Amino acid sequence: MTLNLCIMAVALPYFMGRVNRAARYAQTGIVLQTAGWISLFSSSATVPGGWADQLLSTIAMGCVSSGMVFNAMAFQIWCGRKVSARTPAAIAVLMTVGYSIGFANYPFRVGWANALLALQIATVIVELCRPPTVAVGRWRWLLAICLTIQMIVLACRAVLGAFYTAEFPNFFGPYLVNQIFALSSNSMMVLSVVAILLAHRDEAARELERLATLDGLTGVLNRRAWLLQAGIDFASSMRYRQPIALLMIDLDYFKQINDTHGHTVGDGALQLFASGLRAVSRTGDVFCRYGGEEFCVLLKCADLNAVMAYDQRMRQWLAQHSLQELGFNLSYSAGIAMRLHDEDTIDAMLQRADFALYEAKSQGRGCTLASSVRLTA
Ligand SMILES: Nc1nc2c(ncn2[C@@H]2O[C@H](COP(=O)(O)OP(=O)(O)OP(=O)(O)O)[C@@H](O)[C@H]2O)c(=O)[nH]1
Repeated sequence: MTLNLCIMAVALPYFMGRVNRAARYAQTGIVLQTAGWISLFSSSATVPGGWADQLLSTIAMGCVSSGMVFNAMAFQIWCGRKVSARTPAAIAVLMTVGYSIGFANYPFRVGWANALLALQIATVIVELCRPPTVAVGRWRWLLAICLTIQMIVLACRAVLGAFYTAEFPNFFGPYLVNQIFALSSNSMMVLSVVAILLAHRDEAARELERLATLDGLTGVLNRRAWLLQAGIDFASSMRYRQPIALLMIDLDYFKQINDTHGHTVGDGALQLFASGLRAVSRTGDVFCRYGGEEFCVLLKCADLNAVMAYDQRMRQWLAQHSLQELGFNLSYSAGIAMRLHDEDTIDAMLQRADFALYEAKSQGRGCTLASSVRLTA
C-alpha cells in the first residue's frame, strides 16, 4: 500500500496537474498519507519504545490524520460546499497529541489512535452523505463505501489493541484483522484515487459548462444560454396559456462613456448594470447580456403592468447606484414585447422588442416603449 501511495503521490500532481484548490488539497492529502506510512515503516527499524520510535510514529499519526483533513476539504469543494474541516482537523490534533503523550502504553496508543482515526473518517463520511449543492456523480458513494470499510477495520483494530492486547500484540503480526486491514487499505486506497479522479472530472465538466453559459465580463447568462432557456419558458407559457414578456435593453450613449471615461469604466458600467438586473429580478426572471451593451430579460407569467413595474424598479435602482458607483448617471432605452397569439415565437418577440427599442432610441432615449406592432410569426 505504501508503494502504491508513493506512486500516486508522484503521479497525481504530475498527470492531473495542480490545477485548482480541490486538486491541490486532494494531492496534498495523498502526499501526507504517504509520508505517514513511510514514517510508520521507518519507526519499525528503530529501537522499539525508544525516542526515535516515538518521534517517527507520532509523525506518522500526524501525517495520516492531517492527510484525511486535506482530503475532506477537497471533498467539500467537489460537493459544492464551503471548505470547513474543523472537526476532522481537531480530531487529527487530539489524536496526534494523545498518541505521543500515551506512547509508552501500547494498549492505550493503539486503541486511541485507531479509534480517533475511525471517528475522523466517520465525520468525513457524514459530510459526504449530506446532499451536495451541485450535481455530483457516483464518486461520492464510491468514496463513502471505501471510507466506511476503512472506518470499520480501524474500529476493530482499536478494540483489539486496547482490550485484547495479548491477541493483537503488534501491527505486523499475522493476525486476521491485520491482514484484512492490509488488503482493504490497499484496495480502498486505489478505489479512493479513482473516486478523486472522477470528482475532479466532474468539477472540470461543471466549470466548462459555466464558461459556456455565462458572460465572462458580467457573470450573467450569455445570449446562447439565454435563448435556450427562453425557448423552454416560452413553450411552457404557450402550453399553460400564461402571459410572458420580453424586455430588450440598450444602454444609452455607451460609446461616449467609453470615449470619455475609458473602457475599464465602460466595463464597470456593464457590470453594475448586471448587478442591477440581479437585484431587481425575481425568481423565474431570466436575463442575459445579449451582446455589447444590450441586455434581454424574459419575465414569465408577466403582463404589461408587471414588465413596466420591472422596468421602473430597474430605473430606480440605477438612479440610486450609478452616480455613486460610476460617477455619472447610467441610463438605458428599452423595448417590450408581449406574447401575442398561438403562432407567436421567441424570435418574433425579439424582433418586436428590438423595433420598440429602436423607437425608444428615436424618441430621445432614456425611456421604455411597448411594441404595438404585430409582426407575423
Ligand atoms: N467597455 C466596453 N464597451 C463595450 C463592450 N461591448 C461593446 N462596447 C462598446 O459599446 C459601444 C456601443 O456603441 P453604439 O452602438 O454606438 O451605441 P451607443 O453609444 O450606446 O449609442 P446609443 O445606443 O444610440 O445610445 C461601442 O463603442 C462598443 O465598443 C464591452 O464589453 N466593454
